[in-house]
Amino acid sequence: MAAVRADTADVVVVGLGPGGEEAAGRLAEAGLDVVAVDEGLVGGECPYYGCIPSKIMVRSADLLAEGRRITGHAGTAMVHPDWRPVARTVREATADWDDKIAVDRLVGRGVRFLRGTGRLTAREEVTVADADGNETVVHARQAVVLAVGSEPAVPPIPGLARTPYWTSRDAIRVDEAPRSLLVLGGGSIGLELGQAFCRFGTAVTVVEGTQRLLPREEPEAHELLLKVLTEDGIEVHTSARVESVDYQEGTGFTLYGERGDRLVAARLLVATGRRSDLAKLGALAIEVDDEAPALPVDERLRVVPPASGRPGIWALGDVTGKGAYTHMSMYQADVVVRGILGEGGPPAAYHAVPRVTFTEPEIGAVGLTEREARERGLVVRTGLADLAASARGLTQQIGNDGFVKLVADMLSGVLVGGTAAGPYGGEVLGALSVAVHARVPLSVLRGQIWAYPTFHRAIGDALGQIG
Ligand SMILES: Cc1cc2nc3c(=O)[nH]c(=O)nc-3n(C[C@H](O)[C@H](O)[C@H](O)COP(=O)(O)OP(=O)(O)OC[C@H]3O[C@@H](n4cnc5c(N)ncnc54)[C@H](O)[C@@H]3O)c2cc1C
Ligand SMILES: NC(=O)c1ccc[n+]([C@@H]2O[C@H](COP(=O)([O-])OP(=O)(O)OC[C@H]3O[C@@H](n4cnc5c(N)ncnc54)[C@H](O)[C@@H]3O)[C@@H](O)[C@H]2O)c1
Repeated sequence: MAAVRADTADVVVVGLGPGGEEAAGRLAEAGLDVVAVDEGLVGGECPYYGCIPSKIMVRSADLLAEGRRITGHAGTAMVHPDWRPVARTVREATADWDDKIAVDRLVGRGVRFLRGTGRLTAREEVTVADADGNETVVHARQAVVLAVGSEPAVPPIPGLARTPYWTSRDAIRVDEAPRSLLVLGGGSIGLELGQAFCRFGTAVTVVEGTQRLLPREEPEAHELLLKVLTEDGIEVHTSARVESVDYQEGTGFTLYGERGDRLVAARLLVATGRRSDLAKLGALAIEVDDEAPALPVDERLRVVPPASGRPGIWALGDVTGKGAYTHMSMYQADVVVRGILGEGGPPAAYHAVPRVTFTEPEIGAVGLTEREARERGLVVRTGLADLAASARGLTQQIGNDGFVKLVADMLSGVLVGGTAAGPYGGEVLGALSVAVHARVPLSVLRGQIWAYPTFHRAIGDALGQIG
């Protein structure tokens, strides 16, 4: 028979992705009694199904692409793709999807770990149900931290739910690259995984609902990716509306478009965004709409501030809706820990959120796009520099497509956004992130010496256009 147990802790952390694990560990190291709960793998999406395995796949695929570039530029090379080493490296990096090391690390920091699903049953109470139906009702004396992350969001397209479609979690675990793959959604997941499989010989078709790939980024990023991905052999459909989906043994998946058009492939990857399940978390217990896309938080990441001896409720990571990135979850964890420990320090600020899509070319961006800056009524000037035409582009010879785009607010005289797209775009982004984060005056940036011949030197060229 299932049992019910009562427990008390200073802090209860629900969800142990990158930020939840970090917050639980630091709070325990600071001397608090911390109970931390996860129903899945400690470490969350990033190490087991997200950043790490997907970037292993991307790196292997990029090696193939580089190998194919040898002929004509440095001799001759025959490249024979083989997915088996990729699957092996992913399995090693995830310890075959086993979190023993992560649990030991957490417990070693002084955290009490409970495996189970946590649900708010009152403001200061989290009820944890394990796989056998046993419940532990944990009363929080000081704080509850909600860090439940997100899961793949699957659109309600007729027929789709009945098919054996993949989400990113399935695609990460494959033992061989599929013969052909339809990718629904031209965002980061769809493009990173789509390009990786393509380079291993999969016939890939990307189907994006809006007019552009990576629709939240600069339109120039779409133009660049469309060119490069098409050259890679990927078929890209934008402004595509899928009316229904069918799956037949043998034929595979068929997507039916609104104009009677059909796309067929052996596999279908649904990469149409992510959602957080606030109903499962019991958000109504803290009077939050459980159909909302994210938990509402203030600048200290509080959903409910502590008041008159009652604990506060904090949130961090994907569930806050501020940007579904591991670095965001870790950044917010720091703000939450300082808040709970009463250490003060700066509140969360989002004017310089960096993000990188690890396609080749990498699309690194920070802060506002040109359109977002204009919508905010800023006095916008932009600069755009082409990488292929630069000295480094010349020496690179091949695989040199890319650009740097800067977005400046001429009233405050600082950069409010920037995109570094191209080889090592995510690394070039570092310089732009510092400039946007620290609000470095344009006059100071213009006086900077940019090393020759680097890709980041294009930042100086783009600055020159802003005037
Ligand atoms: C394919 C892919 C590639 C990605 N690549 C990158 C990248 O390159 N760079 C980057 O910055 N980001 C990347 N991301 C995003 C990144 O993985 C997430 O933003 C990050 O993991 C979010 O961290 P989190 O702390 O919010 O929680 P998550 O990592 O989502 O973890 C949440 C945890 O909470 C647990 N949980 C959920 N509900 C409950 C509950 N009710 N009770 C108990 N436990 C619960 C889950 O089991 C999970 O362990 C990628 C994501 C995917 C899917
Ligand atoms: N490198 C990284 O940092 C990285 C990599 C992968 C994922 N992530 C994180 O994970 C999140 C989720 O990734 P994602 O790619 O699933 O989401 P996304 O929101 O980035 O992209 C989803 C895409 O699917 C499209 N779409 C939605 N519904 C559709 C439909 N019915 N038909 C066709 N297209 C449709 C959207 O217009 C969008 O372009 C990202 O937003 C990002 O925060 C980060």
